[in-house]
Amino acid sequence: MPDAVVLGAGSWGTTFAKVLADGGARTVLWARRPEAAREIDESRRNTRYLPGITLPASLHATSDVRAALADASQVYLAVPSQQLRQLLREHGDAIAPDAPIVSLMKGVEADSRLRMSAVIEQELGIDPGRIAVVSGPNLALEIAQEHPTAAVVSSTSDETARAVAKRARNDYFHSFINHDVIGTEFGGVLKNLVALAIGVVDGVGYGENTKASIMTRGLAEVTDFAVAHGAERETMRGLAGLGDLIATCGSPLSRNFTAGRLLGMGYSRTDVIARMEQVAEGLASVDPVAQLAAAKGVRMPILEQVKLVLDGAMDPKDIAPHLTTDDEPIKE
Ligand SMILES: NC(=O)C1=CN([C@@H]2O[C@H](COP(=O)(O)OP(=O)(O)OC[C@H]3O[C@@H](n4cnc5c(N)ncnc54)[C@H](O)[C@@H]3O)[C@@H](O)[C@H]2O)C=CC1
Ligand SMILES: O=C(CO)COP(=O)(O)O
Repeated sequence: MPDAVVLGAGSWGTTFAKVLADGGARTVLWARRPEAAREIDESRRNTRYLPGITLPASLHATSDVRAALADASQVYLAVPSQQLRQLLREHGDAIAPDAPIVSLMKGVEADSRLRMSAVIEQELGIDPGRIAVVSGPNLALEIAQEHPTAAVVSSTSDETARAVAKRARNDYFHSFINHDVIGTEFGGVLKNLVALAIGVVDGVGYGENTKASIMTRGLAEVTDFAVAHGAERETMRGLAGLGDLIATCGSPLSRNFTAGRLLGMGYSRTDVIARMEQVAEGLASVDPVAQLAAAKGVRMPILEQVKLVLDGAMDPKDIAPHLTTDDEPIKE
C-alpha cells in the first residue's frame, strides 16, 4: 500500500515524487504516457522534464491511474490546472475515502475562475479539511538537484496540514504549515503574472531598477487582490507570496518568466504558446484573475498591462510599474 501517489509526471510531479520518496515514503508516480512511466520505472530518468536527474530506486511509476490510486494514503495532484477537473471526473472515485488530497498546482480554472482546491472540493464533493495545497519558491529542477528549499503546506485542517508536511520533507526539502489556503493558492497563481511582466521587461532589455519596481509594486498588487478575496496579509509576506515571487521573477528556469521574455522580444501570444514546451500557468490565468479583480474593484495596473501586451494592444517597451494614464500621484 503506497504512502503517496503523485498524478502528473511533468517537471513538478516527478520532482515532488522524488521529494516524497527521498523522505522515506513509498511513492507511486502516474504518467499519462506509458513510455514515460517505463522510462521512470526502468531507467530512473525523466529525460524530457528533468534532464540529468537520477530518480530514487524506491520510486515506482505506472501509466495505470486507477492502480496508482488504489489504497494510496495521500494523493498529490500535479497536472496543468486546466486539466484537473476532467482527471478528477474520470478517476476521482478511485481515491481512497479518507486520503488527504494535495494540490501542487498554481493556476485557476479559466471558465469557473476557481482555485484548484475549490475545483477539488466541487468535483469530489469532499470536506475542505481533507484538501491541502503546497506552494513556495519551488523551481522544480533546483529541488531535483537537491538544493535546500522550503515550502508551505496549507489546509483548513491542522491535522491534514501536519500529515502532509510530515510526508513532504527530507534532507533538502522542508515543509512549513499554515491554514490560509486562499492566500497560499493565490500567492502561487499571482506571482506567475508578475513573472510574466518581469520577463517582458527583461525581453525588452530593461535593467534591475525596472524589475525591482515591478516586483515590489507587483507584491502590493498581489496582496491587495488576495486580501480582497479573503487571504491573510501575512501569507503574502511568506514563502507562498514574497518567497515565490523572488524565485520565479529572477530565474530563467521559470516558464512564466520565459514566456514573458518571448513576449518582450516581440513574439505574439500564439507564437509564445507554440514555443513553450512546458506549462506556463500565467498565460491561462491572466483573464480569469483580471475578471476576479474587477469583480472586487481591485486595481492591478501590472496585470492590466500584461493583459494588454498579451492581447497585442500594448508595445512591450511601454510596460511600467504604473499605468501611464495615472495623472495624480498615488500613495505607495
Ligand atoms: N515546474 C515547477 O517548477 C513547478 C510547477 N508547479 C505547478 O505544477 C503544475 C504542473 O506543472 P509542471 O509539472 O511544471 O508542468 P509540466 O509542463 O512540466 O508537466 C505537465 C505534465 O502534465 C501532463 N499532463 C498534461 N495534461 C494532462 C492530463 N490531461 N492528464 C494527465 N497528465 C497531463 C503532461 O504530460 C506533463 O507530464 C502547474 O500548475 C505548475 O504551476 C508548482 C511549483 C513548481
Ligand atoms: O512555481 C514555480 C516556482 O515556485 C515554477 O514557476 P514556473 O511555472 O514559472 O516555472
